[in-house]
Amino acid sequence: MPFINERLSANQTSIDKARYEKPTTDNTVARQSRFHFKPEDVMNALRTNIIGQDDVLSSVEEMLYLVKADFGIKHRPLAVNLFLGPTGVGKTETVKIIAKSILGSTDNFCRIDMNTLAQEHYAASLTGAPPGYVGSKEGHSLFDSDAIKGSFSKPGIVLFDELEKASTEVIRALLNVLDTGHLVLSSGTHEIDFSNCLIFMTSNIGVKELNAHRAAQNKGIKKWLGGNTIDEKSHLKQALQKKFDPEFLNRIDRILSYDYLSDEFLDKILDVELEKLNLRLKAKNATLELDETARQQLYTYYDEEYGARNLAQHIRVKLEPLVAREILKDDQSTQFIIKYVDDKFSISPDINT
Ligand SMILES: Nc1ncnc2c1ncn2[C@@H]1O[C@H](COP(=O)(O)OP(=O)(O)OP(=O)(O)O)[C@@H](O)[C@H]1O
Repeated sequence: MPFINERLSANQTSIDKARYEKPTTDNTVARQSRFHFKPEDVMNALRTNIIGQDDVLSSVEEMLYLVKADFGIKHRPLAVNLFLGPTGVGKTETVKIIAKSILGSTDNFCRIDMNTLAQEHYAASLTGAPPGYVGSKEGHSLFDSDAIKGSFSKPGIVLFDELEKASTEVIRALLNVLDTGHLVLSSGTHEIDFSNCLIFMTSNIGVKELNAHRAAQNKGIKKWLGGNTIDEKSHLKQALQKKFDPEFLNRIDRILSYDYLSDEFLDKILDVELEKLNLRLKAKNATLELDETARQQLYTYYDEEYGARNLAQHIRVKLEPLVAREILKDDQSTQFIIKYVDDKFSISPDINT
């Protein structure tokens, strides 16, 4: 059917047209979404892999349904989200899982590190180096316009990391993106379209003070921020309001605070990490289990200040080398178990399976 084909191969202009074409009285047609992803599937993947962040995930779910329904304001990005909170609690992982569920790969999005963008020559490309001057073209290498633009049936995804590191000029340029859905690089020759894009931003703003507060609490020091308790989420929002103008913050649809991952979630997080490793081992026809001694030992490495990241790192550094040696041995074992005995991890074929 030429009509459908035309639409599928459409560029941004026709994306706009399709979003705002003449109303039809046929509800089945009018309410059919151009987006192919299913919010339920994305949420399944998120709820399986992101542990201990239920409130955040509920807001992400609302966003996904809104985007799927596709009646947003023309020329604005499809959604603008800011994720706040400590390191290693799932902010970036959430974006990766959304990218995997909607676009097929955890890498299918444009990631911009605000720290890098703060370097003068990159910032210049955004904020005003005149054409021909050093810096006027650098931004091209940072922005992946195809990943940002998406396609007729799939949104683009962009992640601005470490928002607090962005300069005032970069924030001004970003504000314009949130308003108009477009970014014209200062070379004047290159325009990036964000109007079909899910924008995510992350920030650790205010977290340093929270960590200090928690450390003080653990040591029984009660004099911090005037008392023993602190509403962590309000503290993060206050830190954000101190740093950024309301003009910028008011253009963000959702500001979501991630919680510290407390001990109660360790078991589930370990299962998620093990599942990821087993998925990679599948290609080698091998599976791995941990017995209770190994699990308990891994928990001792956990430090709330660094979130789940150090658990994942210990698996990589301490357990994966053991598995590597086993699968390189010339034997036919496919199932392995790791234990922690006499102050060290050891691996053996799992004879119980
Ligand atoms: N809530 C969680 N549930 C399950 N795994 C998690 C969770 N949070 C983090 N992880 C694990 O820790 C790793 C690091 O997390 P992530 O990259 O999301 O950190 P982050 O919150 O973005 O931190 P930063 O602010 O330092 O960028 C993830 O790849 C994942 O393996």
